[in-house]
Amino acid sequence: MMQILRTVAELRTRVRGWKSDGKQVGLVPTMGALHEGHLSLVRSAKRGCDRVIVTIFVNPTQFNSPEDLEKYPRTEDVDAALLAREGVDVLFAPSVDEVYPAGFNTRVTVSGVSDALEGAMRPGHFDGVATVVAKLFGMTQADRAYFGQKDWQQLQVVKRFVADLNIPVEIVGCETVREADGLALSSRNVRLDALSRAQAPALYRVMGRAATALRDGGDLDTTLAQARTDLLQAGFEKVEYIDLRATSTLDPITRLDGPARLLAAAWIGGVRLIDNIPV
Ligand SMILES: Nc1ncnc2c1ncn2[C@@H]1O[C@H](COP(=O)(O)OP(=O)(O)OP(=O)(O)O)[C@@H](O)[C@H]1O
Ligand SMILES: CC(C)(CO)[C@@H](O)C(=O)[O-]
Ligand code: BAL
Repeated sequence: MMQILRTVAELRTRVRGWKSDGKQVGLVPTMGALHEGHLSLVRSAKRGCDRVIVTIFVNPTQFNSPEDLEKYPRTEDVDAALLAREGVDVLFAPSVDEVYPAGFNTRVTVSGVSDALEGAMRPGHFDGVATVVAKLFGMTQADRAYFGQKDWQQLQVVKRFVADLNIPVEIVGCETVREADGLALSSRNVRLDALSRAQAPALYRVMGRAATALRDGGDLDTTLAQARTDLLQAGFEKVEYIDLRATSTLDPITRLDGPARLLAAAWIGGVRLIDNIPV
């Protein structure tokens, strides 16, 4: 039976029991509004660990737009039913006050890998993510934590501070789950109207085309400029970035001479979508 816990004290008691029995604990951090992408992380955690904790916490400190925070979908009852069916042991869904009690005054800032792309477009976002994820590691004492590659930069930020702070948790990055037409599953997809939903798969398609062109020796600037044009023609209103970066550090690269990642963020129908693929 899955337990729903709201306080750190309850969670600690539960985890202490597991640890004294030598159980390996897996953590899947989420903001809820669960879809098959999240459930794929849960299934990986179930395969890799004896006990699985899923957290649902819409973390206010990582939202740089109050409107985005307010509109973020919240579907806890449905989420809880899905997680129970997957055999999750604990759903931890704390309040904002439980996570950030009076007097809370610490921030985890990861330099370098946080600076560009999402970090540049959403100031403060990765401080919020790194701080809350570090707290979730402390709260759950997880042995392994599962993150989606859809949020590639977030995955690299988490790996960086875990290494830098010697946090004893293994970070597992899981493949991006996509709709049949290529659109990466995301909680924000529910905000797409019918036309935008039909046009949105162009993001993945255009990125795939750009990756092929780069692999074939195409000029970087020309290829990225073409991809921007293609996205605007496909119905996107705005391309915030489409860029080729070093896989782990996300440092800029000027020519393709090893593994790299193509990452993009673009707006369609008033919804901001992100995606990334290996090159
Ligand atoms: N399509 C997907 N495939 C694999 N993992 C995913 C996918 N979408 C989200 N995740 C992962 O699920 C975890 C929780 O993400 P989150 O709750 O923010 O969902 P989301 O769908 O990314 O929502 P949004 O992008 O709208 O904030 C993150 O590690 C994220 O990378
Ligand atoms: C990792 C996370 C749960 C931290 O709030 C969030 O950034 C997310 O859902 O990807
Ligand atoms: N999925 C990353 C969390 C966010 O967009 O705030």
